[in-house]
Amino acid sequence: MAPIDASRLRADLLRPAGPYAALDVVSVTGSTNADLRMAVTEGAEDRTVLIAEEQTAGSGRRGRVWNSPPGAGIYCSVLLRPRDVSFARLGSLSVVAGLAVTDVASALGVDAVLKWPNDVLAGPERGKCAGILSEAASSDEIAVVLGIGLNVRPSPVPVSPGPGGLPATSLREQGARTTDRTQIAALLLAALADREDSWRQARGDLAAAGLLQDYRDRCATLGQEVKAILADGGTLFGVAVDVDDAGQLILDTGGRRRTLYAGDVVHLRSPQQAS
Ligand SMILES: O=C(O)CCCC[C@@H]1SC[C@@H]2NC(=O)N[C@@H]21
Repeated sequence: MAPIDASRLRADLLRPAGPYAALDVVSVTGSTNADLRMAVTEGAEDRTVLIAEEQTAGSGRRGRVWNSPPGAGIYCSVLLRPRDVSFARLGSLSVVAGLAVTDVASALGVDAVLKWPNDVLAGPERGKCAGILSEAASSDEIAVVLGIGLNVRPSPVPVSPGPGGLPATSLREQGARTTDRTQIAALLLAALADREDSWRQARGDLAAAGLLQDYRDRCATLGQEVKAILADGGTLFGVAVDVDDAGQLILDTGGRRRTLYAGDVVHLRSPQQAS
């Protein structure tokens, strides 16, 4: 399979015509997120992109490992330094990235939905086809590394299922129009820049940015009875009733509303199925 073509991506996506300040493709690294977090201390610019052909220590949410074999996916991180957005609003960036990934899936003819906050599921079995890891990169200024792992081809090694037994899938298995990773990376970075620009102009408010309704429309968690695994390891059962303009999930836990800022959800069933 052809490697990701950095010069083609740079020609399309770098300033002055494109949205990004810098873009590199490396053949192998531990984790592109870790590399960009480190780059922040060296003064890396807003909208710096790092893509790897392979990661040897790809990290997922909640300390999980992100399987990153050579050539099977797009392992990509973007450093964002949105000066006018407050710390409190940064959580919604991962929702923005989730939307961008579903934009790409749809452009490739793959029907994808989101599991709150940002797992991208595709196919009749709703397998996980992409995951997003958003990490603060500085304690004293606004800097976030947004990492996206997108499965393009099936992994040559077995992948452990996600929370709730979620199987892995890939764009190829779901009939994507192309598996050319340069083309897919270009679509992904363009969609992300577009969505993130609206988010930034609205200072991180998803509703004001016109992103909240798109998210609600694509979020398969809404209306489901779920088990939520909280950031502290606790669990909560309820019906997912909405997502707010900061990307938080609103759960109805039997008459009482709880707002979840972070965590994992396992879809149990929809209330209609229960009756
Ligand atoms: O669903 C998850 O758990 C999030 C997975 C995020 C994986 C991506 S791959 C590129 C970037 N570098 C990493 O080490 N992780 C993210």
